[in-house]
Amino acid sequence: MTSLQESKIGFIGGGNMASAIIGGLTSKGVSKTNIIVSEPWDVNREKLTSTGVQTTTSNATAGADANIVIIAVKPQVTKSVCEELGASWGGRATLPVVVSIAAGITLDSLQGWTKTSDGRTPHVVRVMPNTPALVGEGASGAFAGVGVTEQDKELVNALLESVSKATEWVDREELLDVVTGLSGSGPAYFFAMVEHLVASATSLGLSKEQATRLATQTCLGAGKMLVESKDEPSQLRKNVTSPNGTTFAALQTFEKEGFKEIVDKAVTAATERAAELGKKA
Ligand SMILES: NC(=O)C1=CN([C@@H]2O[C@H](COP(=O)(O)OP(=O)(O)OC[C@H]3O[C@@H](n4cnc5c(N)ncnc54)[C@H](OP(=O)(O)O)[C@@H]3O)[C@@H](O)[C@H]2O)C=CC1
Ligand SMILES: O=C(O)[C@@H]1CCC=N1
Repeated sequence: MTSLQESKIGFIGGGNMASAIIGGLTSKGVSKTNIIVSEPWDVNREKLTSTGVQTTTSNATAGADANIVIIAVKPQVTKSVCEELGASWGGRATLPVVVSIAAGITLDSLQGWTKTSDGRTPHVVRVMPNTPALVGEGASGAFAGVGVTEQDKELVNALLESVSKATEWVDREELLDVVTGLSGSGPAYFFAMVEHLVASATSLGLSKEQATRLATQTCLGAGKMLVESKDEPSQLRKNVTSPNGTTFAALQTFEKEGFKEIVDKAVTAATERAAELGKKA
């Protein structure tokens, strides 16, 4: 079996998420010469070229010799790039493992679109990563399609483990939409929270710079405690909450204003949107 270090990795689309994964992979020692990215937009392509990976405007070229091909374009563009790749793989002896990170796009669609001109279907894995992959702190969900072997899964696991601290394989495809609503979109929820915290503290008199340093470190510190502590999040919350103290005042306000319901509605909206993107493609 080809190991991750020996693999040629082709990225189709070199935007935010591809750049985050590439940054994570190269910082873990994956050779830049083994990574090729196809990206039509000059600005993104030149940014990637300057990091030392190979770039091209041709999806067929990025997918030609790769053992792993990562589809990292918008859901709406996925069909056309998959069909282009499938057509280019007719006659290729061994097909690559295809990893799609496109939100919502189903395995059924991906397998149909990547069918080669000589009637073969590559092994396809759906993955939902997140942008903290860039700093080696990603969280990813994965679901394997028909025919995916243990060796394919090992290769995908090695890829994900080089950029993710949590990799969760789900046993029903629709659960990937929930993963999307939780950890795929999740970094943005925490960024929004920090934006709001900074705005509040600034309006109460702190400078924006001080508020930003305090809020971001609080986010990191709480995250580290969540990962490292044996306690449940609810216990960690209770440890901060002195009886009738300041935290209690804040949490009571959250509760009164429907914080739990807002979070539930937001995660449900993201999950439903993921499913909708799959149906529209
Ligand atoms: N951003 C995130 O946090 C996450 C995103 N995802 C998924 O990753 C995928 C990419 O998202 P994201 O990186 O945010 O999006 P971006 O728009 O940043 O990246 C997509 C890139 O693909 C390029 N592209 C467009 N058409 C083609 C084509 N025909 N062939 C090759 N490349 C093309 C785009 O170029 P141009 O700009 O010129 O159109 C763009 O640079 C999506 O499917 C999304 O659902 C999954 C998890 C998290
Ligand atoms: O917003 C989106 O649709 C993508 C999928 C998960 C994160 N970003």
